[in-house]
Amino acid sequence: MEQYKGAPFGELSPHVFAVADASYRAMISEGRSQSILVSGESGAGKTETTKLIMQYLTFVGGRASGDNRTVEQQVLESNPLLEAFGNARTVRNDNSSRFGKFVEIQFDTNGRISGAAIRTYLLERSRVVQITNPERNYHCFYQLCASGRDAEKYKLDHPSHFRYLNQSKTYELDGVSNAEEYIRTRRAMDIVGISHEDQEAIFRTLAAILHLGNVEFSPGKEYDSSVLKDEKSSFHLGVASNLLM
Ligand SMILES: Nc1ncnc2c1ncn2[C@@H]1O[C@H](COP(=O)(O)OP(=O)(O)OP(=O)(O)O)[C@@H](O)[C@H]1O
Repeated sequence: MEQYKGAPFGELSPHVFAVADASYRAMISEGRSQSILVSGESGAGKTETTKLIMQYLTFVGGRASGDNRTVEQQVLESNPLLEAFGNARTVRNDNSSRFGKFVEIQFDTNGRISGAAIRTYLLERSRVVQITNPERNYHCFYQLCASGRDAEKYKLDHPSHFRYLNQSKTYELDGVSNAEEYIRTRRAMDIVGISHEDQEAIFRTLAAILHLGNVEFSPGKEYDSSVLKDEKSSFHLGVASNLLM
């Protein structure tokens, strides 16, 4: 990053840092907002490229280490958080973003980061209830199932016991520990300022979704009526209703 800082565009080998640096310089010299559009097919590298751009901008626009770097940390930690809830394994990419995002980083007149905002678009919601082998549901579900005491608290266990996860037999990702990723997601939530109470509410809702997925119905005695299929279904419905209360 140091190498690309202030280097004339085109002088060094092509790199996303050069694009980020050029737009940062243009913002400073012209005093106008700049946009970088990252596009490409699935697996092309948009997510990783965006992270590199954000790293570069927090490098050139961040405060000296030792100062309060909260905003920069929040900008960088927003990535693992969004990925936990919006990324999933697909046939093309183990960490495919299933939503679009607009990241805005604001700078003060000295070129220092003063704030940030992220807007997300069009999450692929159908994935929550339907997946096909070898794809996966959103990472957050597998992370929660591997969370040890938290999983026990929400009456969760291995993903193979939940309909919304066992439609595909892929539960693990190469080189990724679901348990460690859960800790990383919780840390990111702390850093971006989500209270523990809200975090608890979010994970309770995720657990309730998994339990609801295991509720099955069968035809009742009355015309057009239905009843819970078995004990297992009434257990999961009971747990889901408790979690959502
Ligand atoms: N700069 C890079 N260096 C090394 N590997 C990379 C780089 N960019 C992408 N990759 C590899 O390609 C994979 C897919 O990249 P990424 O998730 O960024 O794609 P994407 O375009 O965002 O895909 P999608 O549209 O599915 O979200 C990454 O998991 C990583 O393995």
